[in-house]
Amino acid sequence: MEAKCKGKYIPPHKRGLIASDTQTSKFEAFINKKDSESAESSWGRRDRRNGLLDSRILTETEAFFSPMKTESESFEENMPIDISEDFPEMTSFEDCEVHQTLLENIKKLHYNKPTPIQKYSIPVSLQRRDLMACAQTGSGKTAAYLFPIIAKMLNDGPPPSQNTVRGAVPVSLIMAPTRELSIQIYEEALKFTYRTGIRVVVVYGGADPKIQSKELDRGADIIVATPGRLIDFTNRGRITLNLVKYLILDEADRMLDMGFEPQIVIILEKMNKVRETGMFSATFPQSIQLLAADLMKDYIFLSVGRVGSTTDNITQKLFMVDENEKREILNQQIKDIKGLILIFVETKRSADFLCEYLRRMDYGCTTLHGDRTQAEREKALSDFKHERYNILVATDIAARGLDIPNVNCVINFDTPNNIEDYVHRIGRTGRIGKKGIAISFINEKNKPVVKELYSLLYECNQEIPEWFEDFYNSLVIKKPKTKRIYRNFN
Ligand SMILES: Nc1ncnc2c1ncn2[C@@H]1O[C@H](COP(=O)(O)OP(=O)(O)OP(=O)(O)O)[C@@H](O)[C@H]1O
Repeated sequence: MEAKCKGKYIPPHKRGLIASDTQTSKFEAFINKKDSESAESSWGRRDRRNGLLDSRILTETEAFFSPMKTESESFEENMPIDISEDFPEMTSFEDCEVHQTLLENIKKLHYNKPTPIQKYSIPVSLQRRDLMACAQTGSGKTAAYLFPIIAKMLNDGPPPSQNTVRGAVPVSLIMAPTRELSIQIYEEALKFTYRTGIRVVVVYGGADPKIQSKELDRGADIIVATPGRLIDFTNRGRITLNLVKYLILDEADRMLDMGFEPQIVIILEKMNKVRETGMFSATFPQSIQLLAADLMKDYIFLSVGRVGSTTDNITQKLFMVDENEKREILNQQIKDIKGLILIFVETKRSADFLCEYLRRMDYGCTTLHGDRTQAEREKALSDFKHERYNILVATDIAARGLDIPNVNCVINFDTPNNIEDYVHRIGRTGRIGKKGIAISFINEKNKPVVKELYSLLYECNQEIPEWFEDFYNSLVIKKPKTKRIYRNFN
């Protein structure tokens, strides 16, 4: 078979050494044997499905495909890449010779070429290696894991029928920290699996478990889930995890931090040890990388850009604002901003108060936070996405992963004291090559984040206001030790 890989990436630490061809040939070895089958793969021809693709899902999915062309031409191409082993770079989706239906879906998505993270991570995953991948917000990490998982499932065909097992027996499991992100990943997965016969189901808290249970009964090959609801369903025997071959932790550093880690451990115990694991995030603190490494075998580490950094497409502005001046300054700042504005606050109560205030000032505004019902949360997000309101005031539940086109500005009304949260929050704008603005209100309360924020601004070539430079210096320049004066008390 003729090699389809156009180039071979050599990581910086291995440049100058003679490169071996083994990885390239391994990549070539991933050849789809069933590429003559078009719309319905063997996944669509299983028991109970009678070879018919689910017309309800097809219609639902068609509505998700956007008629708009994405701005794939404007990706930052020359990002520094760090990869722990040589792997061939993929220059186009067609390089992979995957199932024709998957390539057709990529076309329907208007993905003309892979983004940098996709170029490097897809070949690694197609070679069935575990992967810890870090790339900036809005750089296409979702497709970076969905594409190879679905390619491999189409290549392998469905597992033997599990008539003896009650409930759903998925082959792939994708976990995410918030309900809204799980829904978004589910909708993406529907597009990637369109007309393949692979069934995707999403389970998350706050929604009626009976409806989700009914969906599971119809079969679930890929499950997208938040951890709590997934554990409920596995405890009730509605989902069996021992056939999971492909596991993804999206926002992996969040999934493995103290809040979620105990639940992830419970879930992993229910799974077969022989599986491929992928972990993806824009931030990956080193302590969490160590924890993540324990859950993978012989994994590849890949980073596009510096781990935890942000894109230069976001203009980051800081304002020194006392607590009692915040509303006034906010009002001044948002007056002239066109497009959608996402405002982050610390607490659910302050989200409601601020939204009320903005409504009084005649802005179209809604809120997204944990005290709202799931139906209200989903409506708020949909109203914002469809520009029925152009301001969304949210807590950190909207900080990670949400891909909302046209968010022109993110405002940290209450700036977080954790640099990872800052990176994810501002990453709701400036996605996939678009420009965005991030405004952060800073005061004495933000001392804990000043040093890391300063480094981030510096590295992303952002303007650093003089007062922030002084703030930073006051924290890093050690005060001279006061000279001890020994008095003679005699
Ligand atoms: N190859 C591509 N060509 C064009 N658009 C793409 C491509 N890959 C992904 N996209 C689009 O880019 C946008 C951002 O992708 P995605 O949400 O996966 O980013 P992400 O890296 O996961 O971000 P975050 O870190 O915030 O979760 C989406 O709208 C997606 O459809």
